[in-house]
Amino acid sequence: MTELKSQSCEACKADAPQVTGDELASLQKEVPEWALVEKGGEQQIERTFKFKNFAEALTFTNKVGDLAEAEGHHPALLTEYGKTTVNWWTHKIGGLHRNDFIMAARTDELFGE
Ligand SMILES: C[C@H](O)[C@H](O)[C@H]1CNC2=NC(N)=NC(=O)C2=N1
Repeated sequence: MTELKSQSCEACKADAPQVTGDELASLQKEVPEWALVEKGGEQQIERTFKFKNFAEALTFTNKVGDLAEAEGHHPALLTEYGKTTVNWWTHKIGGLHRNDFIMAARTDELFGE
């Protein structure tokens, strides 16, 4: 099994199943820093990255934005002084898809992990 961070998003259809059960647990283990949250009734994964100041947080935010544009899969991004919070989920299916875990792993790599 190749590592999540070396994978790219697959095309996701509106009728694609959400990740649940054993698959969800297994994917979560590959991105242990990410919390499983629910917003607006939809499951997401969330991580807050810490920085020295706002400028560094904004630079990271833009790197994640570039990654999202390259993959055609987009997060919610909250940029504040000294931190950026990233939420991944798949709007089309109203929950979590394997793509979101790939993007979380790719986000960790941008942070230098
Ligand atoms: C048309 C466009 O490719 C789609 O709307 C993409 C855009 N980015 C996306 N990002 C996320 N997170 N979920 C989606 O379902 C999604 N769909």
